[in-house]
Amino acid sequence: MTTLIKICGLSTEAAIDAAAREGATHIGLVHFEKSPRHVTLEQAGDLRRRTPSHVQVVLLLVNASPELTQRAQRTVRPDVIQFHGSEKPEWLRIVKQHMPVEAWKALGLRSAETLTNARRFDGSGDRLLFDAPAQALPGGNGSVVDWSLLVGHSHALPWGLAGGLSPDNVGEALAATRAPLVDVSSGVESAPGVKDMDKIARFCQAVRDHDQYSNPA
Ligand SMILES: O=C(O)c1ccccc1N[C@@H]1O[C@H](COP(=O)(O)O)[C@@H](O)[C@H]1O
Repeated sequence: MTTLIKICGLSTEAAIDAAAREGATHIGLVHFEKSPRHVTLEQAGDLRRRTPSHVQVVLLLVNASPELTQRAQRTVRPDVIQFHGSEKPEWLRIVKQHMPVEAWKALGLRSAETLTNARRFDGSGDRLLFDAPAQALPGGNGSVVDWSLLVGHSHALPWGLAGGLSPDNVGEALAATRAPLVDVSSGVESAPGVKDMDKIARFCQAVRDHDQYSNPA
C-alpha cells in the first residue's frame, strides 16, 4: 500500500497523461459551472476514456439534482463521485444503491466539531475528504486546512486530505496527519484551471518521498 494521490480539476488530455505518468492513483474531473476547472459531461466522458485503467476517475459534483447526477454517471462512468456541496448521508446512500460508484463526501474542516459531525456519514460514504471551509467556491480555493485538527484523530471511514496542498507543503502535511490519500488542484496549477505538468511531477515525487508506507520511520 502507498499513499493515494488524487490530482483534481483536469481538463486536457495532456494533464491526464501527466498525472497518470507521474503516479496519480486518482484523477478528478469537475462538473460545476462556476469553477474555472469545469468540464462538460461530454468532455468528462472523453477524458475518462483517455485515462488508463489503473487510474481511478473521480467526478466532482456540487449539490447536483438527481437527474443531473444520473446523467453524469451514465455519460462519464466514473469510479467515484465526489460530493462537494451540502449533500446529506441519505443522498449518498441512494446514489450507491442505484449506481456502481463509490461515494466520497468532502467536508470543510472548521473545528473538532466537524470531525464529530462527520460520523453521520458512517455507513453511507466510502471516503471523507477534509478540505478547507468553503469560500467563494465550495472548494478549489487553495486554502490550507488546519492540519492540527487531524493529528491523532481516529477515523471511522477511509479519508483523504485536501485543501491548499502543493509540492512544497505536502510532505509536512503527510508527516503531521498520516493521511492515506492527498488531493490537490490549485497547488499544481500555473493559473486557475491551468495545470502545470512540472508541479504535478513535483507533487507526486514529494508524496513518494514522504510515503509513510514505503518509508516507515
Ligand atoms: O476545483 C474546483 O474548482 C472545485 C470547485 C468546486 C468544489 C470543489 C473544487 N475543488 C476541490 O477542492 C479541493 C481542494 O482544492 P485545492 O487543492 O485547495 O485547490 C479538492 O478536492 C478539489 O478537487
